[in-house]
Amino acid sequence: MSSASNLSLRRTPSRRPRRPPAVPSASATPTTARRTPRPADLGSPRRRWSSILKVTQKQLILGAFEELTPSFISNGWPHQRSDPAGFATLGYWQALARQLDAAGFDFLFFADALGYPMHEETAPDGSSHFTIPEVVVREAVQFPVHDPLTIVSGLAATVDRLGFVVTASTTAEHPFLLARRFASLDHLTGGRIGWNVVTSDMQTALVRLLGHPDVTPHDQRYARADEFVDLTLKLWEGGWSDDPLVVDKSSRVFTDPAKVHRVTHEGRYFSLDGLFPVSPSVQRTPTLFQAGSSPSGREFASRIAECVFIQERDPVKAAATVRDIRDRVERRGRGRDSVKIINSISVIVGATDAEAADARRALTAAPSREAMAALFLGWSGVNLLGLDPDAPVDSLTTEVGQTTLAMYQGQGLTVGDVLDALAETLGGTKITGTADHVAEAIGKLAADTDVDGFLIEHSYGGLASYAEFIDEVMPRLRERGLLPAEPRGGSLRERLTGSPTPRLGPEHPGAAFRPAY
Ligand SMILES: Cc1cc2nc3c(=O)[nH]c(=O)nc-3n(C[C@H](O)[C@H](O)[C@H](O)COP(=O)(O)O)c2cc1C
Repeated sequence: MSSASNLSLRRTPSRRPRRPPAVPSASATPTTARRTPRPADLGSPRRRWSSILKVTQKQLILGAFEELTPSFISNGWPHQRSDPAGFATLGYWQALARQLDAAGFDFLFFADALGYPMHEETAPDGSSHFTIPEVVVREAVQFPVHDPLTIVSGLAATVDRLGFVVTASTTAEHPFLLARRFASLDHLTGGRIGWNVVTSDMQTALVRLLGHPDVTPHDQRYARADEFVDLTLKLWEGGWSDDPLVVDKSSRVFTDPAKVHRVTHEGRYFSLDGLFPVSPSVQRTPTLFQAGSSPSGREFASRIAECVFIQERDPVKAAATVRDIRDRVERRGRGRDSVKIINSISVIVGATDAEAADARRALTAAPSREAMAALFLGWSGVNLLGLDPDAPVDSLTTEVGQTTLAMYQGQGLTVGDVLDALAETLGGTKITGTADHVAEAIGKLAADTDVDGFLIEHSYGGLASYAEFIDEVMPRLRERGLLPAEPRGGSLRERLTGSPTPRLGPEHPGAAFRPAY
């Protein structure tokens, strides 16, 4: 690694990971990943029992799963309680951020769709072309959808604890530009930003919108993702030494040139040669999330992810996925539990189980069959409406979202069966019932699957859709020791991974790119 003063080439990354000095965290709230019970907690027998549990079981990570679109996952905006109007306004998201922050959520996650569902149609003359199903525009199937990164600093200014995780695609973006934006946001959020690394669904639209010659094959997208993330890590971790800013007016030295290092990269997909222009931020590398559970996706995650999102509605399959990801992480020489796995769940709470079941039925009835088919098309690349309803789903393959398709395979289902079930099944585990039932089910799911936390899926949308979970379920989770008594603070990395500093741990491949001096 060379400094900006001589700009000579850096040949090999340093293999000497160094522990960085602790950087003051953005929030005044100390990290409370594992709290010791206070004497005042040990009052009633119920309290005492939950205090004992606190010591022995995981305290769950909690995120909210949203997108800058009127309706998402459930396509439930026609639901009578939904509030889809505010999605384009800063005020709506600020109110949601305040609600989640006060409730003790760890982060607000914004998914992103760069494209939209498209399918191939054959014209009478035999030629084929790609079409956007009209229902996508008419019924708001992740359309309109706005850029999530634009909103983060506006939210960070509203709440000083909540973290923000944003999806960005390694298939569509460029590493240098992405690294610059996330590093800038790490500054503006005081170390509360995370990047959900995806290779993206909706691949056909990406081709149309970005001028790619063709859909990049699935596994090649992950090869590009590997190189993409390595290059961003070089920039974040290797671009600057610690304490580079001098800011001395009398000597006119703002930055010590010896502490800014030229980064070079010559790879299969990207080349780069120059300085990284963003000064070191609290975390440097944003907390790295990954989503996409195909075999290549898991292999990719095992190398670079600190947190992994899964979306599995069957607890047995979820447990197998978690085990498999941890096995892969261990084979990489990383701690088996060092990667935090977060499952996506859809929660409906009612005063009685029957009331909750009615609410679930209303949510399932909200979208049209056509809209759900379009949502599935976007996520998986498979146009179910264009197939024989009696065709077996097991015979289908896709170059787009393999995880979504695989959720319906191996069960002897036909295309028609899947279409009938989409509104009820698309997304993660469904939990429906009274607050007691939901809290118990969440605890059992965590124990049975060994996940580290949950993403609460967007349901019908609007602030009211989180109210029962926050008011009724979260206190019960706290009583059971499943949530910390006080919300976690500190940088996003410290609070989610238990890291002693906001910086990447020495066992992460990114640490190898740090300057040797
Ligand atoms: C919780 C969760 C969130 C996701 N968010 C996004 C997203 O915002 N944008 C996107 O294109 N794909 C998203 N995905 C989908 C995967 O990243 C997608 O399946 C992947 O890009 C294709 O890889 P796969 O074949 O390994 O599944 C998400 C998946 C999960 C489980």
